[in-house]
Amino acid sequence: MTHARHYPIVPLYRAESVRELDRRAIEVHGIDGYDLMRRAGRRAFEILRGRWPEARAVTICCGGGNNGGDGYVVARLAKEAGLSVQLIAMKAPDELASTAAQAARDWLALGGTVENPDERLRGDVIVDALLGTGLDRPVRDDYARLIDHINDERRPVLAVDVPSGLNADTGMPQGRCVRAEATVTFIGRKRGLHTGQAGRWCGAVLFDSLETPPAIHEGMAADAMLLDASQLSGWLPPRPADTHKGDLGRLLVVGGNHGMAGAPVLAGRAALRTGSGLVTLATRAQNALLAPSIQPELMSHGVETLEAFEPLVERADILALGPGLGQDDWARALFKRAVESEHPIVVDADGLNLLAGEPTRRGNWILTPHPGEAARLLDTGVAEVQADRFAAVSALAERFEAVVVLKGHGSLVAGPGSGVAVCPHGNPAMASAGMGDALTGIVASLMGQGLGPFDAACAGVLVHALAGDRAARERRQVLAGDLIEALARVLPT
Ligand SMILES: NC(=O)C1=CN([C@@H]2O[C@H](COP(=O)(O)OP(=O)(O)OC[C@H]3O[C@@H](n4cnc5c(N)ncnc54)[C@H](O)[C@@H]3O)[C@@H](O)[C@H]2O)[C@@H](O)CC1
Ligand SMILES: [K+]
Repeated sequence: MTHARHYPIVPLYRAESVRELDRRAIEVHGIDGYDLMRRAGRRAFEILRGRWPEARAVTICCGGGNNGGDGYVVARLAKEAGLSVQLIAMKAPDELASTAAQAARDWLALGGTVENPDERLRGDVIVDALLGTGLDRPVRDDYARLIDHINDERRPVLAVDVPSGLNADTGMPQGRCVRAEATVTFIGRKRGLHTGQAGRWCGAVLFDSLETPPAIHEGMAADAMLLDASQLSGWLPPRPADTHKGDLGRLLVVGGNHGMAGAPVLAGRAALRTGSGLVTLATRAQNALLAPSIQPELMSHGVETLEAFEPLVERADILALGPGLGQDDWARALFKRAVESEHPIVVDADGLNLLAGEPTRRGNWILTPHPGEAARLLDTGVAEVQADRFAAVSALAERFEAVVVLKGHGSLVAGPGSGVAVCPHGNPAMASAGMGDALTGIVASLMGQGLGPFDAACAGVLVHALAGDRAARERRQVLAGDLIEALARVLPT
């Protein structure tokens, strides 16, 4: 990956790449395949015991491949530990292939039995070992019936490697998907477990390398990387003692059409709290008094004409374009002038809608669409965007020569030709108005403080999500203002 040089990378892979990691562990480093499977089963069993210590009976659903093999190992360990074990098998043990067949033989040798998928599920906890990284088509009907059955039980489910039916590359179910409370994934982190719908199906995602040597990752191109709070101090180093407010980027927030006065104020406040020294709003004349009355540190100008706008653009170092901008002639004129400037720009909200109407390649800018805006920018539907968010964010980056933040659960960041960064933080309490405005202000502030567009977008998304998580500890619903207050607690001092 380019760009990711200041911090340790947590790589995310496609299923195909993880299969290559498995192969290296086995063929290059001489780890026996069944040994690896036993490690996987043992780890899954340890997690089951740790998470549901009171469970006395477990149901283990085993598919016809090696994911099922992991399930047979869990079954053996559970039986040895004195639990009552029900094992449901999609394929007869004597029809299984090599490694899984071995695991099944060890289960049978212990006196274990195998039941059909139409049996009633009796466990207090269900282990889903039906399908893993080998899923390569929509879930077959017989598997789908069992998956429905598992989900209908509403008992806790531990998914082995991947919730069965989830496409490990995209995070979308292939027809059906097991809804797990926790997923333990092995050897390499799969990128599809971290974005879009994945959270709904995976529950908590735990990772275990199964003690494979780090060398298996050498020279493997990661398909994406996970953002981590430990990266923040690398992006936001301590300030020199002689820092002047003008060194932190003069930010101009452009927006706030009739009826949308608050949006640029939120962006401006978020930018101040993220460390901008000078933030000015260019807004409708009748809204110009609002910002300083809420946040006196903000400057605000009514700009009804381009003549009034021009000097503000000239004095700025960076622009945040779009919060509450609207799409009328006034908005269009400001948008056009801003995009023609030389400054770095963050474009959000109606700025993106205007851009969709007049696609422009520019460079030195960041676009922050939610899936609906992304769909308009790509001339497609929201479902298509969400079906493969990784592909969508990269396509946007190419089309607009931009760094793009695709918002939503597991926000993604990509630049032209770069890998994709995935944000594992954030929460549903953040589904509220103004959140995008806060993100715009944060990201613009970071660009103003000297971060390049990709780093600013990654750091901004991370800071925004961490602040949202912090604010959600005390509330069911997080308002943008709550998140902005929480910024002080997540930013490195
Ligand atoms: N030695 C290894 O490579 C290791 C593999 N491990 C486990 O093995 C899994 C991968 O095993 P496999 O490659 O055998 O693949 P899976 O076990 O994930 O699935 C393959 C099986 O499912 C069938 N299948 C694929 N798509 C289907 C669909 N849509 N509907 C119904 N059936 C479908 C295939 O025909 C095949 O029988 C990993 O996810 C992991 O759980 C772990 O045991 C660690 C070691
Ligand atoms: K599974």
